[in-house]
Amino acid sequence: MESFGVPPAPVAAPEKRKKPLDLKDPVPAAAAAAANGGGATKASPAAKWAEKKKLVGGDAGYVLEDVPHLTDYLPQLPTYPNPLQDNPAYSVVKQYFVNPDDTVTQKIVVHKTSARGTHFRRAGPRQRVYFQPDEVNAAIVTCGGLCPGLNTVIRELVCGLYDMYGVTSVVGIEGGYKGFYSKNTVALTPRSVNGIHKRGGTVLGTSRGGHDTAKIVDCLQDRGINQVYIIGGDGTQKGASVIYEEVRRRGLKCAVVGVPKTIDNDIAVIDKSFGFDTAVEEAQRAINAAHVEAESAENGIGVVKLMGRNSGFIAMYATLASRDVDCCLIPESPFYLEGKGGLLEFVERRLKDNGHMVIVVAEGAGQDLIAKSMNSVDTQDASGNKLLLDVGLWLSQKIKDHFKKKPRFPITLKYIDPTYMIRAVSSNASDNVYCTLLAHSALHGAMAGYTGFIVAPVNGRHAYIPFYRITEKQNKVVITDRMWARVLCSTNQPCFLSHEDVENMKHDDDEHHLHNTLLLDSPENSSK
Ligand SMILES: Nc1ncnc2c1ncn2[C@@H]1O[C@H](COP(=O)(O)OP(=O)(O)O)[C@@H](O)[C@H]1O
Ligand SMILES: O=P(O)(O)OC[C@H]1O[C@](O)(COP(=O)(O)O)[C@@H](O)[C@@H]1O
Ligand SMILES: [Mg+2]
Repeated sequence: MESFGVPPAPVAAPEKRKKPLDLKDPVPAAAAAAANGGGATKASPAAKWAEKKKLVGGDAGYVLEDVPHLTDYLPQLPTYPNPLQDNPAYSVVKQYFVNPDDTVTQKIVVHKTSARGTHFRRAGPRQRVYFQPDEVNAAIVTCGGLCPGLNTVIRELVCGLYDMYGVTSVVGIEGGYKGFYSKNTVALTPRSVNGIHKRGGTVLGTSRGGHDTAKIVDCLQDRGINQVYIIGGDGTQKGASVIYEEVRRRGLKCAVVGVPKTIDNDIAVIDKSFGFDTAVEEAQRAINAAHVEAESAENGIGVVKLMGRNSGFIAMYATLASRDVDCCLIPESPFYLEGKGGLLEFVERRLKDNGHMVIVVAEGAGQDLIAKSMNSVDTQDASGNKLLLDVGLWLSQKIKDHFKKKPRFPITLKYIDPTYMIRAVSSNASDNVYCTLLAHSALHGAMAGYTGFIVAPVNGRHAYIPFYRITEKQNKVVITDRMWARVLCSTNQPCFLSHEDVENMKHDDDEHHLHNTLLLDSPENSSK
């Protein structure tokens, strides 16, 4: 493996390779710290964090939150013309390469007086690359839970590297992070991956736990891997971030690239994660079944539990798409069962009015209520994620118990748990296209020497986003936004909040908004 043994340069060093035409100098760390919450001292985590940022300021509050480049710590790296310019498929493309100054804005709704705010580097092929085709040894790994589209991303990374850049050495790491140090690699060629996009799961296998940074980077070094594509969710990208730090500390020429995966759509900043659309579509089948069962019985109730550990996006979108749902419960919106305005009162009323009803519940909803009533012990999976109690079963039992006390009000309740069925399927057409673009954006970035980033669309344009931006917080449904109001409108369910709760939430959101404004972020991305 090529290692120049160059000691790491200060992270906030200005980009030596080229200077964007119309951008001012990097924002000093102190200013970044102020933007990061105001008044942070040097020793605070916010200041440390700010020092790591590669910020470039411009006019009218423009900030580019740039991603690292191999030349930040290996300044002497040679560059080469991009082989894409000789690719017949691209010969009719008007503009082959992305303009080096192109950036993607995070804030899309603006006013006359708005600051221009945070921007990310636009993804896409660059005029110069930092790898020769025969020099590349790429590795691909999938980590965390399954998600429709994993195989498509793998396929398109392999085919893109071969077909667009003439790379001929791509390996797969089997079984997630632990596969780096406990298994042999598997060779991936366009032939071996042809057709895998039609299958659910991941041909490479996946796992939770087992992240050992030193062992993983030893493996990269020993095997001479100089591009690593890490496909996974928030946990995986936290792991990818520390792999990048270690690669950089060791001065290795190895691009570390994250492709965000999460069926829960809980990754911040990005428009949407791949596989989410497929999961929502698949969830419709369960909701339809629940509706048919409920409609066909006297006081029929269908309860459907959908994935969503901390974020209720699948439940929210599946509810809006279906229109057959009478009540949608998500982790972000607390609810209660008994008494006036409670869920049981609502169920009774809806049954009296309509004769049947469908409840969609995200798996992370109501966990505090269940814990209170069950004396549960906190347990975690191998990655440290909290193991949830089964809200679907608990809720079904609570409803049954309630109506048992009312013999003149017989109900029929069917509980449907399609949990793994919505994520074990292959990706639908639009997710397949999305996965292809993600893979291409990822490999263009690596070939161009960028590292320490994830790739994803922001307001419809693919961008390179530094790891810290997506690992610092999760994307959640904001229940004070209009999207959740649309759900409440479509179901006519109670919002379960007192006037005081609503005021407090609005206040919290104002503070959140203020914080984001200081960060030059836009809160409107939070509940996409
Ligand atoms: N904070 C962390 N630092 C390093 N590795 C992590 C961290 N959190 C999770 N991981 C690793 O990332 C992988 C996937 O994490 P997990 O939370 O299971 O799924 P996901 O990436 O889908 O969120 C696991 O192998 C786990 O060990
Ligand atoms: O049973 P598993 O494999 O741990 O997966 C269950 C969890 O995976 C998820 O689908 C998503 O988790 P990740 O995105 O972290 O992989 C959760 O909604 C769900 O709780
Ligand atoms: Mg996760």
